[in-house]
Amino acid sequence: MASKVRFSKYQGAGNDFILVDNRNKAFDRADEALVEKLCNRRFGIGADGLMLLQTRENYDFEMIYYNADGREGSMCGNGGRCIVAFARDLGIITDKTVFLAVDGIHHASLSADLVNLQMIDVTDFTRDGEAYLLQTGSPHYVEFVKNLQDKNVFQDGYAIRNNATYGKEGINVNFIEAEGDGYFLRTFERGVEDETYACGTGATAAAMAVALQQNLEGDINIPIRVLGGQLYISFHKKGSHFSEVFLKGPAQFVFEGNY
Ligand SMILES: N[C@H](CCC[C@H](N)C(=O)O)C(=O)O
Repeated sequence: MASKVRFSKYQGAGNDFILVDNRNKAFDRADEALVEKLCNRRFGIGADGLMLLQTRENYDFEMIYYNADGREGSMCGNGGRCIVAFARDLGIITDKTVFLAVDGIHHASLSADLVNLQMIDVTDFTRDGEAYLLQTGSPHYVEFVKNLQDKNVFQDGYAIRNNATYGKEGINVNFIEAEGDGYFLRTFERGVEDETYACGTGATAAAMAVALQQNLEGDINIPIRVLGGQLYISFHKKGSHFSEVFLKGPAQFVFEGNY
């Protein structure tokens, strides 16, 4: 590596990310091997993913997201919330923003360490047996289960993510159970190939699956507890059309350094 990478580490409900201010384009966007090395928890900084913050005309910034395996591709909801906090800490924005990500335009607002991020509209879903399949910027499989606390999410998630239906493209596997006034969710993430402490696009898909399963209509708010904290999902539902979709939760700076 020619020069050092200046980075900041953030986490959103325990979904942790390396953030790089790449407005100077010093970080080579095509260097997947470097991304994988930085995300490695034994040989690198350690993270579920890495994001580059870049300039983009007509937007406050552009979010370039990579999974821990170095692959760029789909949207990350918690990453989106963390990059908004990073942009605020860099002085690019104050309490609201409009930025571009791989799945399109995102609006967000912040107060203290809570970020409320608008997610893409979802107009369709499919089923796989009892499970719901939703595309919330990333593809998600959502299954309602019992006794989630004791479930082997790695083993069961791995089997579904790698089965004949999903193997090549992969899918993120979510298991959800009702709990108190809300729900408890655990997610096996493709690209990390492990259970993570939280998944924002997964929580969004899971909240939509709840609304579909219970035939809810109109303005809906669903609190979802994940291993690393509490997320709140809200949207307007009309049939299978979800609009005004928001993912709210914490996004916090952890540390910064050079690698
Ligand atoms: N952790 C992310 C999801 C990343 C999506 C990624 N695992 C994929 O589908 O490739 C989130 O908060 O939404």
